[in-house]
Amino acid sequence: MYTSPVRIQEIYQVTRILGIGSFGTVYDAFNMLTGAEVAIKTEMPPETTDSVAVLPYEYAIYEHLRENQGIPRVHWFGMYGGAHVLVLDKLGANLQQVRRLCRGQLTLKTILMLAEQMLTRVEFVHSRGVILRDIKPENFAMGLGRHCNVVHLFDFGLAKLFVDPLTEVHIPFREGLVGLGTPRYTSANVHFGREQGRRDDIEALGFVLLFLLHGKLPWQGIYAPSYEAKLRRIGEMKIGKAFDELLTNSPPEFRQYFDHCRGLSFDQKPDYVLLKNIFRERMGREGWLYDWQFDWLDASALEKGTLITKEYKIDLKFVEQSGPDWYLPCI
Ligand SMILES: Nc1ncnc2c1ncn2[C@@H]1O[C@H](COP(=O)(O)OP(=O)(O)OP(=O)(O)O)[C@@H](O)[C@H]1O
Repeated sequence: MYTSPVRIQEIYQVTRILGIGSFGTVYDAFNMLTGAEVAIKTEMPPETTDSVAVLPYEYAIYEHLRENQGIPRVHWFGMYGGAHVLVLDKLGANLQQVRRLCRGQLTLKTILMLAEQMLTRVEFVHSRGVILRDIKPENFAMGLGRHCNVVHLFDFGLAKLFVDPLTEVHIPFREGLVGLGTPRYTSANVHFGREQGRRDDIEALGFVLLFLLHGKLPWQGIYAPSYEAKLRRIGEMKIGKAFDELLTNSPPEFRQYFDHCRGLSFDQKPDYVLLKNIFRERMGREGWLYDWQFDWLDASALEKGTLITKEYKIDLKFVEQSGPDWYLPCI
């Protein structure tokens, strides 16, 4: 069924759906006064659904993390048409999409450049007393326009304060918890019901980088009789032979990276500089520069043929409706 585009707060003109998340719909829109492109995340209030409202919480996290490069800015938050609405900077393709665009193959140089920026983002979020608990390629996206070389971190629906802002005391270690996050990338601790800390975000980031490098992780597509059994099995693989083989088949820097993650105690701060230096040294040895020329920005890579994901396909219906001379400059 066709639903006509709507306007929010009379200023934001919605143009299409960008994505449907677990808590609501995200729309593509622009500010009619400034032309600024925005993404509008909506969520119905809890009285109309069974779930607890997450968007006001996510908004609070965005405010807590505001004014930092690589975190989308909030343009507006409030209620509109009975729904919670969060208006954010619009981002470009996420890392899962750019990976597909490059036919699933990213060079080590691109992975190392991504690692630098991704570690910086996670370090910043941690410096504000927040852990993410949902590190995955879909939650990192490239910026648009002059920010197209900047990796952004977004979607803070599962983020949590790990220190009390008043007392600065770290949350206590607990066990027997239901694991949160995406099982493909979460740290092994999550599979064994352990409370997450900074070390678990860092470990998950390591799995994301290995996924981007290899295009697959060993625990993808395994069989287990139940969901719980599968989670346990993946956890065992993440600390067992499968993990060791994964590191053996990866650049040696990843073993150093995981040695650091796995050596951290629950409330210990990761050594972000040490982690970045592991990757920087490899860049240096290879003679590669941090020029932010990622694989998908390199025109020669396009010769291999790209796989544009559906979000980037133009609906021909609109092009045809525009008439044959829609692209001609006005004379
Ligand atoms: N600022 C943004 N710019 C561009 N696209 C966005 C933006 N925010 C969200 N999206 C798109 O909307 C989708 C869903 O958004 P988001 O991940 O924030 O919602 P969610 O309900 O938390 O989803 P999930 O359950 O997948 O984690 C994303 O995959 C992305 O494609």
